[in-house]
Amino acid sequence: MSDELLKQHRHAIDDIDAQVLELLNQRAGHARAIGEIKGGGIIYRPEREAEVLRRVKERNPGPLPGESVARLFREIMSECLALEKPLSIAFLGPEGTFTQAAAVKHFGHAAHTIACASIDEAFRAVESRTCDYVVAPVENSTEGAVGRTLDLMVSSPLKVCGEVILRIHHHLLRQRADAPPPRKVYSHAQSLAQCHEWLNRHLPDVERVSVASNAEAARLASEDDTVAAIAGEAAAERFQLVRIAGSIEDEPNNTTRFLVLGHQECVPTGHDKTSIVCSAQNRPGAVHSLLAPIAQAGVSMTKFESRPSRTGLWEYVFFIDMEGHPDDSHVTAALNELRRCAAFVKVLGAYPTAVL
Ligand SMILES: C=C(O[C@@H]1C=C(C(=O)O)C=C[C@H]1O)C(=O)O
Repeated sequence: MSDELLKQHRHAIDDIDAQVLELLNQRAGHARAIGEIKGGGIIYRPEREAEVLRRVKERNPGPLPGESVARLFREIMSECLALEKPLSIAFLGPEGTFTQAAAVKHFGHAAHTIACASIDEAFRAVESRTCDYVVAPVENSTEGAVGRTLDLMVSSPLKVCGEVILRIHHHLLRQRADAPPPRKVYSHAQSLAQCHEWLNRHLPDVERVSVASNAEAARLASEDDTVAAIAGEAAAERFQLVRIAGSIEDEPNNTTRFLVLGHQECVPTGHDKTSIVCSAQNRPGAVHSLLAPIAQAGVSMTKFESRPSRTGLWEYVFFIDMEGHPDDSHVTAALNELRRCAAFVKVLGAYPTAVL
């Protein structure tokens, strides 16, 4: 009896799969037609993709969780877009870094991710149009701002067109499960710091060695069964390592935020953020004069970060993220007032808030 029932369900699944397949290809046909209408212009439309993902989550009747259907649609759109033209995404390499994982999370697996030797090189690859977009880390919940990305954005002509929020999980990885106790643990200095308490408890006498990236640590561990690496899932997969202990980070909500930059400006979606950099005139109350226009216009600020301006001693620039798009009247009002009060204002970009 249960065999009969199983058969019925499998038949039903086969029928549904045939329909899903047909519909997916119909969808892809429309995406390809849209590509022809775009006529070689800008293909990727972050605001449209955010709208599709948001709608899928809102309309999802279950039992699949909203996050899961959004992830599936992320991949469907990635493949549809690749029929128009595959995108190339520059990231801070080597292969297997969290930045690559962020790029794949945002663009899906059909995009080509291109490893660069530095964040500077990744920006240059897009500025010179060798790559279409760059994904760069901008802040980590435990380590704070990524200064190099902030500095590059001040002078780069690129515009922010998206954000990616990635939960960072670190794992203890070995070449094989039955390897002898490790003599050394390799990882990036930040990751060693983020797993400091776990290491004190579980591997107190093992030497900790910082290397250029977690992916490099994973590569070293893949070549030597006397050492371990701390790295994420992508690096583990890339170097076929065994996870000895999972999610060993001391801070359970360890999250990194990345920005996506390219040559285009996004139209508003109703769920947007605007990133700006500005500097205050050098007088008392100057910082207040930057914040007051934002508060007075009723705009919510989601980030305020200061950096030395690198042009004069003890002069600072301020990175501000606010909710809304410059086309929204309250954001227009805040920006106009800010331009009146500040010594310098640059809109780094307006983009849909991360959906995934
Ligand atoms: C199909 C389009 O091109 C791309 C693919 C999309 C999709 O598959 O839904 C959405 C936006 C674009 O990045 C479009 O612009 O609508």
